[in-house]
Amino acid sequence: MLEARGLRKRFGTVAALDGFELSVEAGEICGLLGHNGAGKTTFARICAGLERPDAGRVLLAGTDPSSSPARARALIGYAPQEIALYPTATLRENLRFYGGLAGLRRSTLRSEIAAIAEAVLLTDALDRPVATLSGGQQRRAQAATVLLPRPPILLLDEPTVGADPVTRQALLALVRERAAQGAAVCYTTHYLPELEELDATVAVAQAGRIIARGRREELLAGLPSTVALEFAQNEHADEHADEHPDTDTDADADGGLSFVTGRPAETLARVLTSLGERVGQVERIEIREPSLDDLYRHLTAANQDTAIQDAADQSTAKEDEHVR
Ligand SMILES: Nc1ncnc2c1ncn2[C@@H]1O[C@H](COP(=O)(O)OP(=O)(O)OP(=O)(O)O)[C@@H](O)[C@H]1O
Repeated sequence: MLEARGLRKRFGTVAALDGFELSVEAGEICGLLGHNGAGKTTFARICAGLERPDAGRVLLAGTDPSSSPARARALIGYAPQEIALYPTATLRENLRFYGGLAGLRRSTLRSEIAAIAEAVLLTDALDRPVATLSGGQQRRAQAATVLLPRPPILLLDEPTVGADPVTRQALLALVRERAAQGAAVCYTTHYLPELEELDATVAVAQAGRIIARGRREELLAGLPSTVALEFAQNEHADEHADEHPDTDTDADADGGLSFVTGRPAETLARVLTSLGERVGQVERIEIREPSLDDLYRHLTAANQDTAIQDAADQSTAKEDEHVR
């Protein structure tokens, strides 16, 4: 439904996109992760027809937004980070305006506006000027304008920033519902637990390209677990860490001792055996499965060297350009 192939985009000497590839199927929620500056917004803006790529192309259900912007606009709902609503108009007026632009019929507009306002918990705010809504309410209002016409492709850039837990849940439920109805959703977030709640697949962007893509469980499968012990006294943790110099061990300042291991059951058995009678010094034992946070840290650290090399190459290219 949404397909990006070989996208490249430069701003001066900065390569915002550098061979960016991503496909999102109908009914799929793809969580797009990446450090600040990884190229996520540039990708979204190209999909929404707000930027043109220097190379490569995007297809939205077969339509290229660079060559058919009007057709592409009808296929995509893009909620950027910055609020794009009329501040002096009421939320209802904003929804009417955006619904009308998207071609919603007057007969259905009224009921659709009521339904979307209820879904984002803003029914009571419908007749207030948008400028009087809180920051979190404005973000939800913006999401409502994008979701109102039910576009088959949704690009949502951190829509839950500033939302309290209840409204966050309401927004996530709405996104899940739209995907269940067949929308392809690309969902940018820095808050990884949301991707579990959305049952999203994952794409990790770094330095203008996708460095990992797949289902969460596939991506997590290759990562080690952590066997974590909590000792009542620091020195016991340190002493025990010294007994395992060959393992990936970390003792913290609060009596915590962790072992990063691909075989957690074996590691735990070995640690308990070596503790022997001193096991009474341990207050808590836990085996932690790898999380999306671990995956993200692992991938971005592994690609750090490449990114540093790329930055060095860009800087050399800039110097060469200068010399010429
Ligand atoms: N209009 C522009 N002019 C100059 N540089 C730009 C422009 N737009 C983006 N960039 C640069 O391109 C790179 C990618 O930016 P982009 O906004 O796509 O990243 P991002 O992944 O969305 O970051 P964030 O998580 O902070 O939103 C950054 O180095 C940014 O400074």
